Amino acid sequence: MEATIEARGLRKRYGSTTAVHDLSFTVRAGQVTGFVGPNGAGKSTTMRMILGLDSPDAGTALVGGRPYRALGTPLRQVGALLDAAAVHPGRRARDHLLWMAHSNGLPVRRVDEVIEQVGLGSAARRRAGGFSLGMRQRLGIAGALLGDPPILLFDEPVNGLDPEGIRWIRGLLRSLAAQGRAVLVSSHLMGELEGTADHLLVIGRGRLIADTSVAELLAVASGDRVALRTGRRAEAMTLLANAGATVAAIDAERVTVSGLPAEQVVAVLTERGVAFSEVVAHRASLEEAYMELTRDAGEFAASAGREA
Ligand SMILES: Nc1ncnc2c1ncn2[C@@H]1O[C@H](COP(=O)(O)OP(=O)(O)OP(=O)(O)O)[C@@H](O)[C@H]1O
Repeated sequence: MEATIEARGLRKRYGSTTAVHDLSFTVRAGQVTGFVGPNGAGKSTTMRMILGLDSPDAGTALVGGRPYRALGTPLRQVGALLDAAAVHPGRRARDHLLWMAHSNGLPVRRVDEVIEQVGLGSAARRRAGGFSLGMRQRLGIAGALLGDPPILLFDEPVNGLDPEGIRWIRGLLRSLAAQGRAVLVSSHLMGELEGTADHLLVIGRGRLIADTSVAELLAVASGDRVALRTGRRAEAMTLLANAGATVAAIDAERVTVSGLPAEQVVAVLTERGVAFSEVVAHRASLEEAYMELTRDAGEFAASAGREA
């Protein structure tokens, strides 16, 4: 089975609210794809439609080329963490996973393997009702991994977790993608996906705003901007402006240079013997890139403001 998720023209309305509007994208194998947008943007609705839990009003969602509901033993094909609180509080963690495994014809061995994988070994026989949020997330992830599926969906998996839990989930997502799986992970905070996502689907008010690789997005947002520190500021500014750069003084010693790569800034100054103590190429953070990306999307910005 090809490890992809494909959405084509997905649309969903709840009464007068359009939750998802004509959404098309492909989630590929071997990558972590971030699904980003403010609260209420339509991420969970989209994931529910992919998982056959909600029916689209129009369009199709395919996992491995087939609708979810057509999969015989879905846990072997698609694993998902949607709502970590969904486990019955009276059920013991291991029993919950045993029941899931049984319903999909999976061996008991897998239950013990995933319990160890998510670090719940010592809590396996405790009731889920007494679990912390982090433990419930781990239990939900154990369920997603149970069938060793090539396709995985995680809805806001780091929500409410402590730094150690966040680090663990990031490492897990990276390793699942490195094993060749297709991994779709949602977040309402772009920064949460820094260093984790390879590709981004940005959504606002149910519409797709961007479908881009993280590398491309960062390259565009970073631009040719260089921070320069020199004791001969005025001279440096004149030289760089003459070389075609746009220059702006920050203070007595610091200048921002745009439109000229760092190597050329260094070459121009060196050639004329102007000493400098610092030349740093600006690298945008994912959060900055996100702001830039959504600045022009008026509707998105309005939605982000309203929902924040
Ligand atoms: N079952 C439902 N009934 C009515 N409206 C719904 C339902 N589910 C979602 N909505 C609405 O659809 C829109 C999209 O919601 P959705 O939960 O998909 O967004 P989201 O991006 O996942 O947000 P969050 O980050 O808050 O989880 C919102 O306006 C929401 O209120």
